[in-house]
Amino acid sequence: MSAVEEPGTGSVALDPNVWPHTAVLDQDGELALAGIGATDLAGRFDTPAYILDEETFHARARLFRDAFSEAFAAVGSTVDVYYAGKSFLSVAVARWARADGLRVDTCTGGELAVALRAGVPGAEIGLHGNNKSDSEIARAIDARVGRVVVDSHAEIERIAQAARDAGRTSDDRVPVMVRVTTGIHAGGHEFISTAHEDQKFGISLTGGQALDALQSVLAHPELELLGAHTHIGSQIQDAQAFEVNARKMLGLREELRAQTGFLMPELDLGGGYGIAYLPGEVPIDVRALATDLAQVVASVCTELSTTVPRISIEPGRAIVGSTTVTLYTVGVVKPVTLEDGSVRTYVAVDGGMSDNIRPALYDARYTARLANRTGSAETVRARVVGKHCESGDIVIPDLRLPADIAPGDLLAVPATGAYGRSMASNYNHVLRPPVVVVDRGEARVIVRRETEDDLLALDLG
Ligand SMILES: Cc1ncc(COP(=O)(O)O)c(C=O)c1O
Ligand SMILES: N[C@@H](CCCC[NH3+])C(=O)O
Repeated sequence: MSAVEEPGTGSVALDPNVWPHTAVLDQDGELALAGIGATDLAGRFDTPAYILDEETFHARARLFRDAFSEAFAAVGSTVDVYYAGKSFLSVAVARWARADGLRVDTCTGGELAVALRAGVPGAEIGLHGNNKSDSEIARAIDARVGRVVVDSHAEIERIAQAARDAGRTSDDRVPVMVRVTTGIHAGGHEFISTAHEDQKFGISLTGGQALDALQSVLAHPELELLGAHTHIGSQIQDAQAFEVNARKMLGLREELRAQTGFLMPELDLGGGYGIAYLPGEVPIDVRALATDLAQVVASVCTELSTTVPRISIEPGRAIVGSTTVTLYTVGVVKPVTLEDGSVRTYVAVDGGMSDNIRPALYDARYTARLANRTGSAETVRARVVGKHCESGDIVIPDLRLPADIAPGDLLAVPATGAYGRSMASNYNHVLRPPVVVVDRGEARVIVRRETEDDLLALDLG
């Protein structure tokens, strides 16, 4: 793991691609985040806990805002960055996103409720969903969200009907976008690729289906067509996939113009920007990506003799992923002799697949380090496992840990900010961990730990 000595402090900074920006190891090898030691955090908030570094969140959010705004300003356009709430949403985080100049992308009534509770104006919220309920559509219209993203042909009439039911007319239209699948297959895992043909999201470019949907929206007087939306997948490291996708979307925009005379003012190019999970991995370069994408969009528009559209993007993971470290306490440490005679040390922590389902679901890989002290120089081949009644409950299948790791030690797993708490479950009636924000020496809980009373409150006997 790359680490850099901080001049004059005796502490060592950890790889900022993987760890929060404020993460350091002090002289005793203890991990500190925003100036607060791991032992202190565990003592005050118990474990497991998601420790979220606020400074890193703001830095990442502003990086997207600035990089994309500057790159597209240079080609005469503007960009709205929607923070993808599915990656992790709470009232505090929605407020930060807004304070950083971002809007909020939601994909269920629940996410919409959190954004609204945070005071995000409806106009700054988008609603997605491949199977929106009538009440989700009605609520979004009632909240006057800035866009409802149509995901299927059938939905167009449903949204139009809901608009009419809400008294919306051609003078007061409901803004919509149409989600298009461009056939591009990208992403860190099959389950998180979203724009190839054989999956559930969006309306295909092939056979003119997307074009039909756009025309159908135009034919509904109570709907305002803002533009087309596309999201090709998640944890994408290949910047070119975004460029190929943008070309296809610009082609669609031109086709619609040629057929109807309507030039879509906006294209939403989605999220999916990859991050680093392991030491040595390099996240997608946001500034380079934005600049290259803006150049591609501008040059295609020149080829087509058309104006550059307004752009929106929806990053989630790339903003919140590296903000958070999951802090666990080590319980059972069990050396197991394998068939070939070698030994693997199973290190069980007090959480597992209920707080991080990604290893089990996507084979996602994480790193970890001892967080309360310097371990022995000698290391062992280890596997970090959880406490669930499931042998696939593995946090990290294979890593080296200090040979003297012992019950009571703290283990820190970085880059758990995206799709960690947001995909957490109560499997085995385990209580979902809190989200503790650290910032300039202060710590506060923004999502509290679940209690047994919370669990039992749902159980009506
Ligand atoms: C429509 C849409 N937008 C944005 C995102 C956010 O993706 P990511 O967290 O990879 O940036 C997703 C999830 O993949 C999505 O489905
Ligand atoms: N939940 C996925 C990514 C999001 C997919 C959303 N379309 C992950 O943990 O990587």
